[in-house]
Amino acid sequence: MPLAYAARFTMHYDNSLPSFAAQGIVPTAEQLAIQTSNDDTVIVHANAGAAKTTSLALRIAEGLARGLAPTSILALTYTEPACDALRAALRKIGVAPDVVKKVWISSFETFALYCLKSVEGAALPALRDPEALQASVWAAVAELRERGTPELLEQLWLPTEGNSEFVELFLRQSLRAKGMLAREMAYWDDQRITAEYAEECGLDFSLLCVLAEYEKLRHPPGADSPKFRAEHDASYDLARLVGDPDQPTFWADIPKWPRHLAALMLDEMHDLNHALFAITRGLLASNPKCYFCGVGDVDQVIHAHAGADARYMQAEMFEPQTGRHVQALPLTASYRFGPALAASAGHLANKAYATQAAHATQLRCTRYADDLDCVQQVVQAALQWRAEKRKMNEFVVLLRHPHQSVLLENALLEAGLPYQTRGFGTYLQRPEVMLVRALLAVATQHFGAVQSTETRRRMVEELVVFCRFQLGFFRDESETPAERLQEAVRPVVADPTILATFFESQIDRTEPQITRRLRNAMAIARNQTGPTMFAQMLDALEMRQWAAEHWVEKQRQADAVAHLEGLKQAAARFDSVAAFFEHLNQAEVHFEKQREHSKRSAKPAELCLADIAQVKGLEFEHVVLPFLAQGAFPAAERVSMVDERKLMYVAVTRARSTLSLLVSQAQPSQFVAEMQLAPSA
Ligand SMILES: Nc1ncnc2c1ncn2[C@@H]1O[C@H](COP(=O)(O)OP(=O)(O)OP(=O)(O)O)[C@@H](O)[C@H]1O
Repeated sequence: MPLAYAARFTMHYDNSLPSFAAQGIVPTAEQLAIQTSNDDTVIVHANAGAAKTTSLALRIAEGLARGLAPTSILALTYTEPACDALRAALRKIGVAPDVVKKVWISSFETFALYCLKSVEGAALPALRDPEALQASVWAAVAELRERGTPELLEQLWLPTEGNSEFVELFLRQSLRAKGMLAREMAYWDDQRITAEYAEECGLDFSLLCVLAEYEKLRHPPGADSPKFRAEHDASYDLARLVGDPDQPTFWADIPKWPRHLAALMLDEMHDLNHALFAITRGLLASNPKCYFCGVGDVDQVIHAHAGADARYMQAEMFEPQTGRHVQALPLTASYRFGPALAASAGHLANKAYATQAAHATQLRCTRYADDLDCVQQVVQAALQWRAEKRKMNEFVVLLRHPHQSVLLENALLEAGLPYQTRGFGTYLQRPEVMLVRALLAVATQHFGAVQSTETRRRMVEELVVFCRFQLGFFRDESETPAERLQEAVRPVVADPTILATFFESQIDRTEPQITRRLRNAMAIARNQTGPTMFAQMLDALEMRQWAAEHWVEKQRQADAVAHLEGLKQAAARFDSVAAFFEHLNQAEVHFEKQREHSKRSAKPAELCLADIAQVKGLEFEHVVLPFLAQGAFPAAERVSMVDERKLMYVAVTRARSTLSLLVSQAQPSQFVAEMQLAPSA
């Protein structure tokens, strides 16, 4: 009997009693209904912390108990942390760890890469940063200018090359257009892309036309595979292969496309955009007998900028697209947190919110005078948590912007509190900080004090890239820029004593304004002492200007300036370049040791600084939300208030026993007022 038939048979027997008995929890009636439902298509609508992941895990465990092979169950999520959360939920309810390993749990993007690799034969270059993509954006603009008809060009606004704001806008919009499959939907419907069509999709017509050229450059018509992929491009490329309604048996061309699924499970279903929905629909079409269960919470849509749309969870959308009848089931009460937080989360999301948690959740709200006061309060809370002998890995500080970690990291290092980061690296290793450390190494002539060769390599690389050093060819003119960079950096990393000579050999050959900045900064670093030395050195480097020239995104430019401001504050305690340089090196050694240690242990033992989007689906005993200021959270620049509020909702609903909100005295975040905290908080 083929597996799919076996699956249908085993999933569809009398469900009066569950075959799987959960350990550690007593499933509620709502959970049991999901676990044992006989409907082949179930969509669960839930609140945050209302046990979506756990219920999906129960459903998977029930399938396993009824005889499904773990490898015939595919569970897809939006992020890697959500995959970890699902594995943890399966283990928590008593599924054996070796069985959990066999269940196919993957993010959409990883799944798409796996399928595409089987078509393309090799992995493609992954370009992550806007800086790496901007040359292709400008090439697309040039192409459009060259090939567009006068009538078309008259309707478009196309900027002059070098306008980084345009690149930022383009990349932002193309993420959304690709998530919506906006161009493909038009082609598949035999429609032309017109200004009216763009307006219908809520997209800018000029940017959509540039996108058409950009995609032709990325994946030339007739070529077997694209030249490169940016973030989310794998899902997009797979969706293009499987989404065309005129290609009903597309899977024949994708060797690794799953053909024998017994069950398809989607966690965080609210994150579906059209591209991910097309993949889901393709999986159901090619596995018509497989069971489907998706769980989501419409208030956790935080990826609307990538085209995520909670409508894909609605039966009205799902049924006609898949030809399946949807059984909608609810999960209403939270088990993660008690009534106080449930009420506040409900106010924020504007919906009723029940709780059945056996424990209470304490809400603390304190004011801070300035950023330093704020980080001191976080450190005090962490020290208190440690004094109470609570598990440090259950203490998480959630940040809206990565640059907010700078002051915190300084304060944690000073207090001797080990930490790990999630969603961003330590600020000590961010590119602009690496550049400044490289300059300090030149000034002190003590590059050898940096122990890690990897750090040395990155420091020299940032020096070359930021200062636009002109590298010659080493072997012949066929060398790519990346190969020349590698060749130039290698000897300096191997012999740290030659860094100063390397620097001097390059400094006069670069652009005059960079030579000037570098010479001025070096003069200060070599000749001055005292607590303001480093601040003066940064002023001489004109870092604000440098950031604007170097980064595409406004937010990234602001982050770079903020990272260096943080460094300035740290430097004020030292009166020589040598002492500060040494401090940074020691801090990094410390951080790396902690990281190695947590890699070796099964569970990290230190507190965590995390980006909010990276903890969606996870939970912690104590969640601290610092920097709650208007302009910081909600952020001031280019954000939708609806998305910001959803992000805040995700952040506060991670807490089990304590939620600490640190609110700016001068400019309190409006979200805190919206939560309508009880006076006791
Ligand atoms: N029946 C139950 N009894 C007690 N606790 C439960 C029960 N079901 C789930 N829980 C616990 O409730 C917490 C929240 O569950 P879960 O992580 O599944 O929620 P979720 O809806 O997926 O959360 P998120 O909003 O992060 O997506 C977990 O600690 C889980 O173990």
